[in-house]
Amino acid sequence: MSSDVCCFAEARRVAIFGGTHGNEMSGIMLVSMWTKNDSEIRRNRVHTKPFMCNPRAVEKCARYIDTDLNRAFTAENLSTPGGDELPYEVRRAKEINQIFGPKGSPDAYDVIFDLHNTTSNMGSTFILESSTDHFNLQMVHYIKKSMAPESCMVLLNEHPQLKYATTRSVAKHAVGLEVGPQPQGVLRSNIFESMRMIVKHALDFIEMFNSGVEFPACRVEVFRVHERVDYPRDTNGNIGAMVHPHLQDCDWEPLNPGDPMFQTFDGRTIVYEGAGPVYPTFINEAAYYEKHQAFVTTFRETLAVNSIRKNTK
Ligand SMILES: CC(=O)N[C@@H](CC(=O)O)C(=O)O
Ligand SMILES: [Zn+2]
Repeated sequence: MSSDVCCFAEARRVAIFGGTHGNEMSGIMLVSMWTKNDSEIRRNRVHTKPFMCNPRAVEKCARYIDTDLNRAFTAENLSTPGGDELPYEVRRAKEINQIFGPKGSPDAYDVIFDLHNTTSNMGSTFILESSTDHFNLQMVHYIKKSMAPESCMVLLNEHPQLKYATTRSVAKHAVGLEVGPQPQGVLRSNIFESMRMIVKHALDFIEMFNSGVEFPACRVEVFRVHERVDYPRDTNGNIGAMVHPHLQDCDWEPLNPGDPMFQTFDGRTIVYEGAGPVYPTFINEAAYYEKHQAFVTTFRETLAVNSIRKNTK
């Protein structure tokens, strides 16, 4: 029985990032729209800045120019002096860290929402990087309640090897928002509107928090990143099978030992051989072929979330 109350400073400085990947169109359109007219994202007690993270990749409608921006925010990259000889995204990471960070410092932005699209059938998903950030977990709880009966999942990536240095990680509270399915370079109105509505609820939550509302303890269901599963490959690295039709589009549904996982080009089935059920997601994400990932497995768990309110002094 924990009745801890977590106190946080008001979240005054909030950024909405789009175009971290230049071919994920919903966030790109929302950010360019809100840059021209911010009436929809304005709140009395929050200063919200829309920002296009990788404008050169957006122009080319490519994920990135030289290297994946959403892997570039390592301590090493952010501290190297270097200039023009660096990959474009490393230079851009340093700029973004100057504007919205520095990462890990008191000067960093309070909250960054980073808007992504996936080709997988994940629906609307928050990607969180910490199970102890009670501010983020309360925000997610509020948004899930506000959206019901529509659902929104939470992917928790705290995995020591599978965690990566994201653009949003410069903020005190990093929030990834992944909405799919949407092909790369394509806008789908339903996906665009889901993303837009989630951002609206998120800003409403921050406004309420800043105005002094206390949010009581609650529980949030999350899916914790467990393992990356690659496609079967030959010695040249070419894939030897496709995601099996029984697994395709079944993000968040249990995958049990013995269940079909891949289908070879000559029609053989490759089954899952893990020890027990897992929940796969990011199934057949286009951007992950190069990362050698057909899907990621997760375990479902429920987190106890402390009540939160703002610091009174
Ligand atoms: C499809 C895609 O780009 N997904 C994001 C997930 C995230 O933002 O953590 C990425 O791999 O960077
Ligand atoms: Zn992305």
